[in-house]
Amino acid sequence: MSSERYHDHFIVSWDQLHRDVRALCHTLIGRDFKGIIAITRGGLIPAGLIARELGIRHIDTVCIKSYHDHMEQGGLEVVKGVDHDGDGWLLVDDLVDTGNTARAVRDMLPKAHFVTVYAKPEGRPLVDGFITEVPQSCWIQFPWDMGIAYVEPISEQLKKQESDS
Ligand SMILES: O=P(O)(O)OC[C@H]1O[C@H](OP(=O)(O)OP(=O)(O)O)[C@H](O)[C@@H]1O
Ligand code: HPA
Ligand SMILES: [Mg+2]
Repeated sequence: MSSERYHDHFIVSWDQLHRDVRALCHTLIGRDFKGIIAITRGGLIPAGLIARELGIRHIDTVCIKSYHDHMEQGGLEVVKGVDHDGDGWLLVDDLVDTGNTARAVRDMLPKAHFVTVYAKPEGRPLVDGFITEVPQSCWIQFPWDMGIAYVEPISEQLKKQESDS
């Protein structure tokens, strides 16, 4: 892990993500949203799944970039905004961590209902809803950033360790 802030990984599989998004949708059902605004890029995946569950066809984006080098956050760069205050809209991101992204987007869309799938303690007060809280010291590893890889049997790993020492 490259950043000092993160000491552990919180691994999220596609199945787990799908279950968590569906659980989030249960908290949103019955509300009448004009549409969804996904915060790119991480918000696009939950936004698509939420749109399917809630029967929403209108999806817009706020395009923003903050983590320039994997776990290192740089200055926020808004690539595309929207021309309203978010009233009646559902704003979606994959997670809130330090809350820097959420603060910037909340300033742009103060009236939107803002949800994330995962929330860390520092960012949690900035969202109206989320499903799973993750410790601040954990880096959430999303399925789109991972691949399936071969893992050697433990006995073989031990043999290699013994021959190296
Ligand atoms: O609460 P914060 O500390 O601001 O971090 C949360 C934001 O960081 C990630 O986005 P990132 O800027 O890495 O871009 P991406 O969505 O394109 O991966 C994540 O998708 C959130 O939008
Ligand atoms: O824990 C995280 N995982 C993935 N992307 C992120 N962007 C900010 N924090 C995280
Ligand atoms: Mg993002």
